[in-house]
Amino acid sequence: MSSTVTEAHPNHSNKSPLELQNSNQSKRNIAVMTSGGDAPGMNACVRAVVRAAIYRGCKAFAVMEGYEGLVRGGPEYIKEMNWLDVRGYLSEGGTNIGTARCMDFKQRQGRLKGCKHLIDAGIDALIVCGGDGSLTGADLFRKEWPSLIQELKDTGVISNEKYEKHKHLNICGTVGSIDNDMATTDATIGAYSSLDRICQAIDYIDATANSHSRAFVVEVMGRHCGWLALMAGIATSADYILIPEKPSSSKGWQDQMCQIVSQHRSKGKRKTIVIVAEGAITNELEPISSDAVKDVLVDRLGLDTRVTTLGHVQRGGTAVSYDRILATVQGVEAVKAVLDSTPDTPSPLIGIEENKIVRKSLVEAVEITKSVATAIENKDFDKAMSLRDSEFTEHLSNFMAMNSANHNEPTLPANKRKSIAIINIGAPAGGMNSAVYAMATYCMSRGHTPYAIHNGFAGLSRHESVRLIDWLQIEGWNSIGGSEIGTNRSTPKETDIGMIAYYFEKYQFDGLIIVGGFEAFVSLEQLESARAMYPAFRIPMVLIPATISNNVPGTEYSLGSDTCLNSLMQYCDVVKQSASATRDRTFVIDVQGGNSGYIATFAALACGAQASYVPEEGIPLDQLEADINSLKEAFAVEKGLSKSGKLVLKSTNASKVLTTQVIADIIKQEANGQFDAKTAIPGHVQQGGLPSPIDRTRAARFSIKAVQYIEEQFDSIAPYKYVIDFPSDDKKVASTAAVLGVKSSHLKFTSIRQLYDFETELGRRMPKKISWNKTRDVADQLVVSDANRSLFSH
Ligand SMILES: Nc1ncnc2c1ncn2[C@@H]1O[C@H](COP(=O)(O)OP(=O)(O)OP(=O)(O)O)[C@@H](O)[C@H]1O
Ligand SMILES: O=P(O)(O)OC[C@H]1O[C@](O)(CO)[C@@H](O)[C@@H]1O
Ligand SMILES: [Mg+2]
Repeated sequence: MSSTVTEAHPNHSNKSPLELQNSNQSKRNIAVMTSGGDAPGMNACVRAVVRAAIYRGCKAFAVMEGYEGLVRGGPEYIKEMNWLDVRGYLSEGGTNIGTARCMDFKQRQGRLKGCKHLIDAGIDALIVCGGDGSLTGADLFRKEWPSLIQELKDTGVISNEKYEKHKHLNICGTVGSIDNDMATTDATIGAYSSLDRICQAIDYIDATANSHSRAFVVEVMGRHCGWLALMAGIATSADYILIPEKPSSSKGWQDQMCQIVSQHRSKGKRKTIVIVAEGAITNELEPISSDAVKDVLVDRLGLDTRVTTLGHVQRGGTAVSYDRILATVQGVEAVKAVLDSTPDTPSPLIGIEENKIVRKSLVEAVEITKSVATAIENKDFDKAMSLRDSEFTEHLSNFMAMNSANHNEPTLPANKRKSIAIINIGAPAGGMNSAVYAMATYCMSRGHTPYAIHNGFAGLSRHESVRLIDWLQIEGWNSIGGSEIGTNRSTPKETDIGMIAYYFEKYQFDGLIIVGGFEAFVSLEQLESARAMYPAFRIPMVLIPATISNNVPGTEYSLGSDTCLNSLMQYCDVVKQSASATRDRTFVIDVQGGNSGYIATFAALACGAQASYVPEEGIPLDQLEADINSLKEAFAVEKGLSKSGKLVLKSTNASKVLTTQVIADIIKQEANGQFDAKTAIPGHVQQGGLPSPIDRTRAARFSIKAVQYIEEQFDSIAPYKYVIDFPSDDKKVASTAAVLGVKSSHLKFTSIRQLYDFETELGRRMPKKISWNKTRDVADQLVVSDANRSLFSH
């Protein structure tokens, strides 16, 4: 637990939890419901809403079985939930409070019953976690509420008093669906878990396809949306995808697919993967079935072809860390949003833009989502595409560029084509190989020549380790962990910067992409400040942050940290299961991350750890004492109930004195036989095996942006290539060496000079400002000590 529990909510910022409980504003009855197809992470959302509501002095309820529960009503379907009712929810798939596709709710009569049942249960606010359909229903319910409640009053079903009390329905949407088809949010709860299942399945299929030199048609879910198919296509470098947003004529898709697949085969590729979205259609709105795709591959190309329909496997299993965290912070934000709402506030939808949780208008989100469907029905596919978020369009054009690499005529004229090098620096991080793959294929599609510098700057200066990237050689790299071109921590100055400049000159590099962590950051600064001495470095240079520590200045996200979080989370789930089985054990888990507490903080949130200790805060003794007391209280209250195992996460660098072992020993001694404490050290398991789909797809997006940046910036520095007085202080020139980062809700390039000189704590290898400290407060709210918990429970 962090030492302070601060309220992020503006209206509550000065109130203690007890004051919150006593304030009128907080005395609300908040209900949560899951609806539509289940999605991994829905349970995390329910847990967060229930606990955040109780934490703020409200009563929490669950509407069981989606809208069906509203229509049926009564305490069996609208149930009060206590703190412990949602214990263990984080790591469970599906939705424990049930979901349904309820036809009655589509009728006014059904909604009228729902209105009455909510009033009977005294519910003031309803938080719906569901897909586009569920939120359309929620929006309609909100719009109709005045007339529904009026009818209940006029027909004498409810009293005047109840009418006055419930005149306004306070409703909030969080988007839970594997389809990722809701407008105004980048991600829906469950979509990345589903993508994870799909990518795993395709990675398995790859092996058998390659063995038999076969083609596979893989059908993925997504009734009206191609997001899963598109992202899986990028993450697994599929040969072709069919999605509803970009249809062509039935002849058009067949010709295009056959042309691309036969090109790939002629270049030596042994396997073919075609991904078909369940909702794939032609531009005449005719469905395209996976069997039809298979027939084309067999009849026209003579390929030995199999169909795999992934089906409900895609909705199965535990949520990935991203979904657990997204669902948790959105659940907490939804409770804040309903507490903020007045009758005049438009109903909010809690979304995410890049890395930032945002409140959007529910009405608007529903309207835009509906207009996508209408545009498709009207065959206005350009409009449908323009209404999907801009990232969708960007991913699609990236996929098409990477996919057509090496066989279509390059898109740039010969005089604009460049030689671009890529290098991996630092410890391995998930997504490094995907970055090389995307950079190289995108370069090929543009007409650039991609080079890989193997084994970092040490490899270059000692062994001239420059290799042209060959298309066939990088096939399949998306699905491999580590770094295929090799990576190490040596910076240019630590090796031989003069030799490095010599080789840059020899190969006439026009641009450089560095993929790595803090050493990569330092390396970029060294190359930039050596430009005055070495003209070879007077080229655009970009750093793509990639480190599990997520400590690179200029970005809130580094590649590899998602892969790391998933590995650590899986490890913690297993350890927690063991701790829970013995009923009386706490594990202190040692977490990597250098001087950054990012991984420890977010893993604690994803696993429901009782406490996390991070280098930014150290381990104050009073905090340790409070946490041990909290553990004692928890074990005393739970008296060996199931799921009573506890986790404490400790960043290796949180304290030199209080090591992981020492903390476990202290806890054990203080527990005085009441419970046990042991250590667990995941070590380099945290670098992850297979890169996560998030890291694969972000790597592709970042790398393509980096190549585009080199194209754009080249002319800003080219005139100075061989001048004697290099204008080192010219900001425009300096900014041609930059870090590509996620900042708030945008992707941004920031000059290395600015970052290195003003935004970095060099000694600690950390940015001066960290973006995620508020997240620690969220974690604290959801695992408050039992003493506090009994204050808040009802
Ligand atoms: N237009 C509508 N009016 C009223 N209720 C609706 C409407 N659309 C959907 N609902 C309600 O929401 C439920 C779930 O909708 P739907 O089956 O479309 O799933 P979803 O929420 O889009 O989730 P997913 O697509 O991920 O399965 C419906 O069964 C129905 O009860
Ligand atoms: O589980 P059901 O009701 O068959 O629904 C399947 C549908 O649900 C989703 O998984 C989510 O909407 C769709 O992609 C799929 O078409
Ligand atoms: Mg839907």
